[in-house]
Amino acid sequence: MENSGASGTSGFALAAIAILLCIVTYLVSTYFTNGLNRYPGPVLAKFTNLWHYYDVKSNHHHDHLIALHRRLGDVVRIGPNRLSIASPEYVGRIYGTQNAYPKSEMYDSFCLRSNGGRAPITLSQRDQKIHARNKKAVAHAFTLTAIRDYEPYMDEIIKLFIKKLTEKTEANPSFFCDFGLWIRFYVTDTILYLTFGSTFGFLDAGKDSVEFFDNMNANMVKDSLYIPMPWWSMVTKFNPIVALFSSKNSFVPGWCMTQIRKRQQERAKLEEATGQSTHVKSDFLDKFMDAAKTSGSPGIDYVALIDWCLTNVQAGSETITVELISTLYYLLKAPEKMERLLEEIRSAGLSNPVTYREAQNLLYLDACLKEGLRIHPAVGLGMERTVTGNGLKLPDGSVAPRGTLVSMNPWVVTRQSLFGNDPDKFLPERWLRAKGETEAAYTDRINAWKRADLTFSHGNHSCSGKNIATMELYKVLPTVLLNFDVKLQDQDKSWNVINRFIVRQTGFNCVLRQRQR
Ligand code: HEM
Repeated sequence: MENSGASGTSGFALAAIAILLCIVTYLVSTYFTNGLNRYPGPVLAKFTNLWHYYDVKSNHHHDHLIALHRRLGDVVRIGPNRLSIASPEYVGRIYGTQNAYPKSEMYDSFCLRSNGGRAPITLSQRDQKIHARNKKAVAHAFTLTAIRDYEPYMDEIIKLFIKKLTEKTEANPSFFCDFGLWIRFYVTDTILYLTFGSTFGFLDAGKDSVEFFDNMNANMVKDSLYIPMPWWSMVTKFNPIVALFSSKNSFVPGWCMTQIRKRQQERAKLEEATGQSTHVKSDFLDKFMDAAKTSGSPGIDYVALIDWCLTNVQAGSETITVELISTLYYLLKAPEKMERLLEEIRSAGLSNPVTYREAQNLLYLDACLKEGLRIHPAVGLGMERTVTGNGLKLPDGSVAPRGTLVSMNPWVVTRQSLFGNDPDKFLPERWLRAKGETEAAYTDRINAWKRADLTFSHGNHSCSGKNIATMELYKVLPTVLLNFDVKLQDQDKSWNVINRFIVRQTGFNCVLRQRQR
């Protein structure tokens, strides 16, 4: 009996030692992954991706990363196999069009559920060839020429926005509201209208009766937590067993599919009546359908159509909202800059709504919007890529080997000294030609900033909607300011910021009064 007790105890001790050894071996090998132990970073991040996970969960990853880079330098280790890079000259090397690195698995959670597995969308497509093929097929829908087709649609929604706010200010001359929410209604109605020719009627109703935003935000909050540990999404989101018990895809993809089916029927009817394929509207959906039809590529099918439409909605709603709110917020916090902008707008003899052509001539507006985008980029997590080839030579001369995950965070890059003095301050003037600066020096400076700018990403995976977003911001901001005197409800209070991939703001409470024109 005694003997069996002793052997039981020693067996237990041996098992404990074996487990301990495994853990120590795992931690040591993790620490030395790809030789990244030479780079500084938070201690926990050297051993596990849990540091990244909890930092994303904190909602303020962008602030923490800016502070880490300022303390530790251009290269910071943020996970066992992850490096964050701050130097603007690396933008072209990591994201550029020539030999750019492929996307990492961090985007996997943005895939659609399909046949018990996952189907990548443009944003999450890691296969560079498929990505290039699908993006090229619809590139014509996003060109500067194409966006002219969308301006009349945009005007319709801007007019509705102004009409609804006018009604509110007529009922209550000092209309107090969560202006962020109204901006969200306006921007989302716009992108839905441009894409499908129909909306959820957020502006008309003055509320979100279909819980669209709750749905989008809940998904964003959930999906952002998969980013540090993408394998977890295979266990809990794309696992075929889990798929059996949860709805196929969330509400927004379902709505997109209904719109596509409706349009297919409308086009089929028209085709039958006229004997030729006819456009129903000049919106994105018609352009996307043409692309799917004429591409002649077997991979471009119904799933690609859903991808294009859905990406428009997901990538083109919260992003523009965030940038419009941030520019307005910073202007409201700096009354002398707002006054300078108002002066420019008042003296320009603008149409109502302001046309894109008119807006492009407003130099200070241009400077304010560029600064709004710089100081508060919509995307607040590092856009991760996998190093290929012979590795990536880093500023200190060392090489991050093939397989290392490298990322640059737009917030970190745009707060570098490259962007002039006081990069943390909202200074639209930095975008104007300085006193004594030659035209050539000014052009060089702005071109260097453009090369370093990651607000719309860079290279093969850069934002398809940049032209559309730019047109919308340049039109709507002066139109709102022409029609309303906007003030913060409390000049000394700050908004709340939540970074779950997109850096959203809440608590943008304002008082609106009609302007006499
Ligand atoms: C101010 C507004 C916007 C900002 C700041 C913005 C920013 C970005 C960024 C940073 C990316 C790259 C994300 C990543 O790789 O992690 C991206 C991708 C994308 N955006 Fe935008 N976006 C904006 C508006 C729009 C609009 C209005 C549309 C559509 C009409 C759009 C469509 C897309 C698409 C399709 C992609 C995927 C591109 C690819 O992977 O090849 N975006 N955007």
